[in-house]
Amino acid sequence: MRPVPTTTITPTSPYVDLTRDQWSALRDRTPLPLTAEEVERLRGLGDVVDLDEVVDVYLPLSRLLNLYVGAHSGLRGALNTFLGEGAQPGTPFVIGVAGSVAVGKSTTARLLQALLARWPEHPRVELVTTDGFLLPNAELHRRGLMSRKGFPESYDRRALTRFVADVKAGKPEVSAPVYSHLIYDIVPGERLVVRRPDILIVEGLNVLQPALPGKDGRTRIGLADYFDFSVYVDARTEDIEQWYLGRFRKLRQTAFQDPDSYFRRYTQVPEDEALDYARLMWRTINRPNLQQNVEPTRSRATLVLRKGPQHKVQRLSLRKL
Ligand SMILES: Nc1ncnc2c1ncn2[C@@H]1O[C@H](COP(=O)(O)OP(=O)(O)O)[C@@H](O)[C@H]1O
Ligand SMILES: CC(C)(COP(=O)(O)O)[C@@H](O)C(=O)NCCC(=O)O
Repeated sequence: MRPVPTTTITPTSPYVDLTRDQWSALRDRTPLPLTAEEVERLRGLGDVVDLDEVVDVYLPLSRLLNLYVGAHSGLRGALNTFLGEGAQPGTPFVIGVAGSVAVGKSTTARLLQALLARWPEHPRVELVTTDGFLLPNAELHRRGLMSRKGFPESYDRRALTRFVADVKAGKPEVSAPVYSHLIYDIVPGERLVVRRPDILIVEGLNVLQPALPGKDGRTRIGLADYFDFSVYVDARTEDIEQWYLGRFRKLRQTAFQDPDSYFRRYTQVPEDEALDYARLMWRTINRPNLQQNVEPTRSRATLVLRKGPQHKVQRLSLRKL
């Protein structure tokens, strides 16, 4: 086993800051290394993630989360003892994944889902994205919010919080609406059903937003109050813009070609023109949302993953308990 480089613990900071090398050295202490078969399965997820990145960053993270889930069941045992209730089933462990549009939240969440499900203590891992709780386009139009998609007010926040509260409370079956990037709208009648998972991952731009005060001015319980752990995926705004444009370029050659795609018209114009439109979307919707609403929630996360160019995680900040 390699010696683990010492971590930087600043007594006055609420975080332990680790460089990539310090973090990746922890992988040697991670049981359950990936088998060749599992590497193939991860590739099958369709995300083009460098294998070194999986092994160095996400595998140690799955171990850390496995330890937290174990500690969480221990706490549940303590509560049962206090209440004199005997053994009661635990409730799902809830993880929030936050960050800008195009920073790689979905990729991180899918990787975590696949890696966490390998642990025998918590094989059932469900993933829900908050886009299912966006108001349907017809309602966004009605409220004049069509160019505010992704801003906090474009969601049914009460339904989202209710959904996570119900899962956390251990309800046997809870369902969420489904959003389609193809039609750029909520799919009428479609629901995603969650049945008492061991772990629920909730991924979305605004998952760390504090709750709005109620009409009477009283503080409400917010989504993040149900999280047992949260990850904020962070990067330079200029890098994220490039990833947004890169994804748009790739989608223009693939998914946008579908006759049902909302963005099909951008396959009918020259690439430069299509990218001008993507740049406009970035500068008028996604960047202001990042700066005004998403980035200010970063310090609420348990773990901040800071990426450099090419999506390589370079630094990690882990909240001290
Ligand atoms: N770890 C990674 N390594 C390489 N490419 C990545 C990684 N994470 C995300 N990407 C790419 O960056 C773009 C945005 O990622 P995505 O997960 O769709 O972001 P988000 O869900 O935050 O909008 C996609 O083109 C995706 O393939
Ligand atoms: C659907 C999104 C709001 C992301 O939603 P999330 O799952 O993070 O709640 C975003 O991907 C989006 O479509 N934004 C609107 C501007 C754009 O099309 O880029």
